[in-house]
Amino acid sequence: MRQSGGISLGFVSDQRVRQLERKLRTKEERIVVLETENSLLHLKLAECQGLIGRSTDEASQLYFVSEKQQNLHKSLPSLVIQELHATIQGLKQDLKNLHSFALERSRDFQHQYKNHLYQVLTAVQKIQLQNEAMQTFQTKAFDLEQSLQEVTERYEKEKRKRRVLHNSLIELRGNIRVHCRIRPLLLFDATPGHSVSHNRHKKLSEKVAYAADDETVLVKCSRPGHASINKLFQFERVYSATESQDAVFADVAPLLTSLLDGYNVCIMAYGQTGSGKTHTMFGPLSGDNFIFSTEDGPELGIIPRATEEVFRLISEKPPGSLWVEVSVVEVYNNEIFDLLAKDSYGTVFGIKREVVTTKEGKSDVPFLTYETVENAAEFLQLVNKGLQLRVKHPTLVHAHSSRSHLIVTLTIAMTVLGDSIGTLWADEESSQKLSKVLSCTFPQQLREDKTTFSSRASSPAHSEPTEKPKHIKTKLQLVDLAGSECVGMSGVTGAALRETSFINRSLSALSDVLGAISEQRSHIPYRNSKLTHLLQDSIGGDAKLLVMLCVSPCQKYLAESLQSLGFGTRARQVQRGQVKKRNPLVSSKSK
Ligand SMILES: Nc1ncnc2c1ncn2[C@@H]1O[C@H](COP(=O)(O)OP(=O)(O)OP(=O)(O)O)[C@@H](O)[C@H]1O
Repeated sequence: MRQSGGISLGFVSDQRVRQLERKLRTKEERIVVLETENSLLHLKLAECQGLIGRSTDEASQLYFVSEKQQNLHKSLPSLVIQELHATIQGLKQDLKNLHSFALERSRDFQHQYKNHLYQVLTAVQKIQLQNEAMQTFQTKAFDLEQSLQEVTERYEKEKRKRRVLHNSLIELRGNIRVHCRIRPLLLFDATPGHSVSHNRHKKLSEKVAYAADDETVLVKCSRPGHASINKLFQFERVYSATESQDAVFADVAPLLTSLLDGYNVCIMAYGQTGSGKTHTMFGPLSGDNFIFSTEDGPELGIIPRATEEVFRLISEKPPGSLWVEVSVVEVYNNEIFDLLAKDSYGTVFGIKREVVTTKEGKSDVPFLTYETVENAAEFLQLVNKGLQLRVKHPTLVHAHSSRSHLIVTLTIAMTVLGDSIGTLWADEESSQKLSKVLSCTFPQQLREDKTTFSSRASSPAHSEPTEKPKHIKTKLQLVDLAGSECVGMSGVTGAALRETSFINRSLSALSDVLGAISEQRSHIPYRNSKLTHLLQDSIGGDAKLLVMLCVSPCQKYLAESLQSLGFGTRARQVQRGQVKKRNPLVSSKSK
């Protein structure tokens, strides 16, 4: 029993130990929790202590500031307060003024704003009106553009018709036209001759030739002991001494249109020494070599102006379809000299050439130098070279008398393939004319081996490789004839007398040719002189010839002037003869 009592006592005390141990662990855990809380509370306490310290600082600072303010308030004198008060009052007044000023400004602004608004509205209305007007104008402009297009088309049509009419008109007027230019009295007209009395000299310098009107020359012919008689000469156009180079060229220019239409054209100046032939054809010559300058502008004569015009007309054609060649020859003592021939050093010198008649009855100068030129300046440069070689001698009439006939030839050449003529010449008549020219134009002159021809021939797109290109040429011959003076007047002797004799013979051959054409003789004596032989293609047939008679106005040259006017009148007969005999059914062009 004692044993069982001992066992149960041990058991109870074990339980009690375990209970106590559990309690102990619980207490220990509680202690840890409390210690943690305790340390947190310590932290909070430290924080609160910091806050209290800072608050105490701030409170003492505030106290210090408040004390300072109280001291300041106490120390502020009442005078300052009054001043401040007055300033505040002043500021209040300023503010009031500012306010009323601002109100006034605002009213002004409103007023101006209204004005501007009104102006803007008016402007807008105007713009609206202008817009409406603009629209009307635009409609009108559109209508006008359309009308312009129609007019342009009509103009092109009329232009083509005009070309046809132009050539018909020139034909009706005659293929030979004569214009007469009376030059002004010049200083050398008043130079006394040998053994001439003062009175006689005065009489000799008197003006006797006048342009009575645009078509009439009046010459007062007086002989000692006889009453003076007035002689009248009629020409297609007469220029008075005051008429400009411009006016002269204006009547020449239409002929150049014919040139581009496939007609040969010749313009020649005829008249005695000093009557103004060179002046009319070239313009005033200057320098030791008597060349002319293109800078002379309004004073330029027919040759430079015609060249410019031809190149202008060419520029209207398809590019590359035409090209121009120049040759310059002089006929001196009935010999032909090539003034563009060059020696082996390239120096230009005159070389003698011959004129021949081809199988087709055309004139040709074998081996004559032709230079291809691209523009008027190049052309005129070559003409100037030729001029420098031209034979000149002083005569009693004037110091630089030309003793030879100078012939500048501008040849327009083209290579065409059959139907392509129509692309160059829009009107049928010109195309037909060219087709006709094709069949008979200067075959000898077509130097087919000449590089300029073969290299520059244009090849139209539609050309057949088998189609043989054909060469066409038309020529413009510009002729400054030598003076047609009487031997006694020019006062020449010896070699110069021989020259004068040759000049007069060739001029009379020219007159004979014109006479034979007017009488429609079967034989025209072209070959009686080198001059007429050379000009054969430009005188007669359907070629257009313009003779520019140059006349001195004074008594001294009366005989020569009458002789020139007589030549001109005979030349006009050619046309009259043709007109009379014209048969409307037979083409006047056929020779
Ligand atoms: N219409 C004109 N206005 C002003 N001067 C002119 C006129 N015509 C001719 N002259 C002047 O008269 C002079 C002689 O003219 P030009 O040399 O043209 O005569 P020409 O007929 O060619 O003579 P030639 O046959 O002897 O060569 C030149 O000094 C020229 O400038």
